[in-house]
Amino acid sequence: MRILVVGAGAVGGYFGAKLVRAGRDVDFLARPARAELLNGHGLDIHTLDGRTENVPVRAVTADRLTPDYDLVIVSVKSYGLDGAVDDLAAAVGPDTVVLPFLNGMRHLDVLTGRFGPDRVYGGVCMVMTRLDERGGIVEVGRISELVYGPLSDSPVVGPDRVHTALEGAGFTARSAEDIRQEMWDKWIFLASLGAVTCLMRAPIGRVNRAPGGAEFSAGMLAEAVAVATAAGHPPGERILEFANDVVSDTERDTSTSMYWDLTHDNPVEGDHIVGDLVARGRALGVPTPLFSLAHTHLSVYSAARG
Ligand SMILES: NC(=O)C1=CN([C@@H]2O[C@H](COP(=O)(O)OP(=O)(O)OC[C@H]3O[C@@H](n4cnc5c(N)ncnc54)[C@H](OP(=O)(O)O)[C@@H]3O)[C@@H](O)[C@H]2O)C=CC1
Ligand SMILES: CC(C)(CO)C(=O)C(=O)O
Repeated sequence: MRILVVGAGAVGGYFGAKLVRAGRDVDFLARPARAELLNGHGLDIHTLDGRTENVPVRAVTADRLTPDYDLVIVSVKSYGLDGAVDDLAAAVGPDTVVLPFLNGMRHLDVLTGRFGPDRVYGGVCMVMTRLDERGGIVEVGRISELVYGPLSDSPVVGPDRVHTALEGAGFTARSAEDIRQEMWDKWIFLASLGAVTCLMRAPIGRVNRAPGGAEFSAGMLAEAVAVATAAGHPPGERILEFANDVVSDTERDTSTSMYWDLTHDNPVEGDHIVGDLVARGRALGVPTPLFSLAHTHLSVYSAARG
């Protein structure tokens, strides 16, 4: 199976490098500066236990793409999605599966609108990685899991083939029965954790130790659960328990990639991860005052960056 990874950043670089090391046939779609670095130097992966692994990789630019990839993994930030979709379109043939691992949900509409529902899978990515200033990937947490599944009943390629392409590559790879539900499940905890930590500019433990912090975090999660439930995707008990544990934690310095970006003066995915939840809540008649506040905060930050 020929695999194209679109976006050799913290997520795409990390999982793409693992696939390369497992002997899969992988190209990375990169913009010219990144492509030059990747082809010349490879990808440096700095592991949690302090090792650096250099993985030789093959990068291509958009003008070199041909429509003969079996699987296109999309791992750009939401604000880069439209440009990435235009760039990757030349790689998509009649039997190509497009599999995104962005947080949130709205990117599914963009991708199915462009490539059709039978070609697009849904995906959930659980990992904690960051891009460093030299383009290396830094692992900052132990989890590494990809979950995926078709969005339509008649996908151009069945889930078994996609699973074969991704399994056994040094991370947990799981084919989901109902990928939309799994995406919502991740979204509610990720959006809550992201909104709380970004609004308070502190990791979750510090927020929850402050007066009123735990009530604030619980209120945020309750809003996300209410929107998911009204949208027809109520979280199951196991997910609720997990989300509660993460969002009510008082000990750990847990945060999200969006908090990392906010505190490192990078662009943030405020509209995609937080604003979209507010918009869906509004459309469904579910009030989300805490999420609205977080969205306004992220929007002010984004406007100030220009
Ligand atoms: N990091 C994490 O721990 C996690 C992130 N996520 C989600 O995964 C998604 C990706 O995040 P992350 O990997 O952190 O983001 P990064 O910013 O680290 O990586 C995105 C990469 O996409 C590249 N890119 C953007 N546009 C294009 C294009 N048109 N063609 C080729 N490459 C392009 C950028 O390259 P360039 O250098 O050219 O800008 C960059 O290398 C987000 O939705 C995020 O929320 C989910 C779970 C965990
Ligand atoms: C919460 C986490 C780390 C889970 O993968 C995540 O998705 C993010 O930080 O963006």
